[in-house]
Amino acid sequence: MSVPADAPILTTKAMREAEAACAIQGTSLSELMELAGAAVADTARRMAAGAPILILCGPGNNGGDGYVAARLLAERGASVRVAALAEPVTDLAKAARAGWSGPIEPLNGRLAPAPLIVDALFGVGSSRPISDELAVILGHFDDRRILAVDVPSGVDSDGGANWTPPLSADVTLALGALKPAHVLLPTAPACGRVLLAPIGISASKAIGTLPKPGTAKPDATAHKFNRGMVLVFAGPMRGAAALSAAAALRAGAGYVVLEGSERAPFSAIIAESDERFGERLNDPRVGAVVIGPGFPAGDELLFDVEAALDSNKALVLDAAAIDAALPRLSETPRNAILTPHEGEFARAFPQLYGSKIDRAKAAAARTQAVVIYKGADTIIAAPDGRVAAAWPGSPWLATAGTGDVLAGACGAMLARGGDAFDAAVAAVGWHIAQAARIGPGLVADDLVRE
Ligand SMILES: NC(=O)C1=CN([C@@H]2O[C@H](COP(=O)(O)OP(=O)(O)OC[C@H]3O[C@@H](n4cnc5c(N)ncnc54)[C@H](OP(=O)(O)O)[C@@H]3O)[C@@H](O)[C@H]2O)[C@H](O)CC1
Ligand SMILES: [K+]
Repeated sequence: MSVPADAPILTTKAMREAEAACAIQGTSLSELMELAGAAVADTARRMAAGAPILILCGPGNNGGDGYVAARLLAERGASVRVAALAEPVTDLAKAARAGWSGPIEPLNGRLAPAPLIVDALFGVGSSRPISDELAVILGHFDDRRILAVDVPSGVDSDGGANWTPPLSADVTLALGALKPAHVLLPTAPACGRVLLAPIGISASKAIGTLPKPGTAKPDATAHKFNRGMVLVFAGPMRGAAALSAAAALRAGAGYVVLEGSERAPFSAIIAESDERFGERLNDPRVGAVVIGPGFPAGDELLFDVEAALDSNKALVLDAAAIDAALPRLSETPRNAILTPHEGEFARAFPQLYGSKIDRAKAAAARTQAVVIYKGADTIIAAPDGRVAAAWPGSPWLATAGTGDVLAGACGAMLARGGDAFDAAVAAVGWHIAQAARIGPGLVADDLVRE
């Protein structure tokens, strides 16, 4: 499973607007369909490697892309058959259907499969889950190689409804832009390897996939304080904050202080057990404060979160610190990153609806902070509407302590100065890259060890 890096993600509404803008600029919808069909044909040819191809066409424009691809494949001498669920209903699909001169088989339980199945039944126009009857028919093909056109049929491309598609794709060819369903659970795994066919659509990258993680080398004039000083505040569970502190150092902070703990995980980290938190918050060199890891909810946490908020430092708020800060967060815009996992998010933002992207955006707007809504399909959202989707993260990160590591990495990226969204994106990218490097058997400590 993979998605292209730094690729735009558009909802159905945004996609329709981008298509309309294309038309105004002189590219007609039928030209777009021709480009889409050509991209499908190219990908199918590569996947089939000479073996026969069966294209399943639906009644809308997704089916239209299928008919165009069939025509182009036949013109290039490929062995291709077409089966249709219903007659085309759009003008574009009717025209594409008319361009296919071969036979059209009915899509029923007697349809013979082929080594490669192209799923062009429904795209962004899916309006309901696939019927049980059609799901049974499609189930006969699930041992074949599957190429899904735009999205696997039967997903809600905006990612709001949890419909599961009957056919999981090996490859999904996203047309014009990726869609939320490609990067959100439960549908993302069914998309397999997602490829993007730009087809000349100019798509905004306000919502996009993670960029390739860079190796930001310190510049030649770097010294430990201008690389970023991070203050990690340790609660009663010292191990969690120790992981955050170690991660901050590994992720590139120049100087890390672990406050409220007697033992530092590395000798390079200053551990101060004598409750100098208030004093440290006044240190102008501190670029970011991490609070929450290893801290159960309670008066002590509330007191420390208040002090951190009063300091106006850039903040990383994790776990119970999110709830503690919530009432004051939107008061003054600040550089802050919140790192809730599913349960913490639901507790902090119970009244939000829509896809995970919609909910993360709404939480960021409400708190005026960057929200890293963690999970296998992590979403990073900024108050100004920017969103980065981190699918596929690493399954090895689903283990205790990795959230503490991420909070520390956020601290390191934030302490350098600059934009909290960019810092959060860099931290999530770093976290996933570390996990990929380690792989099987990962424990959180490995992420901060060499
Ligand atoms: N992105 C682009 O620039 C381009 C995209 N193209 C392709 O067009 C599709 C979107 O096409 P659209 O016609 O809007 O919709 P679909 O083809 O996805 O599906 C709509 C029809 O399917 C019926 N439908 C929907 N869900 C079901 C279902 N579960 N069971 C049965 N039938 C279903 C729907 O019927 P309604 O009753 O809901 O009206 C419609 O008949 C996009 O994904 C791209 O593949 C073009 O190539 C142009 C460029
Ligand atoms: K499809």
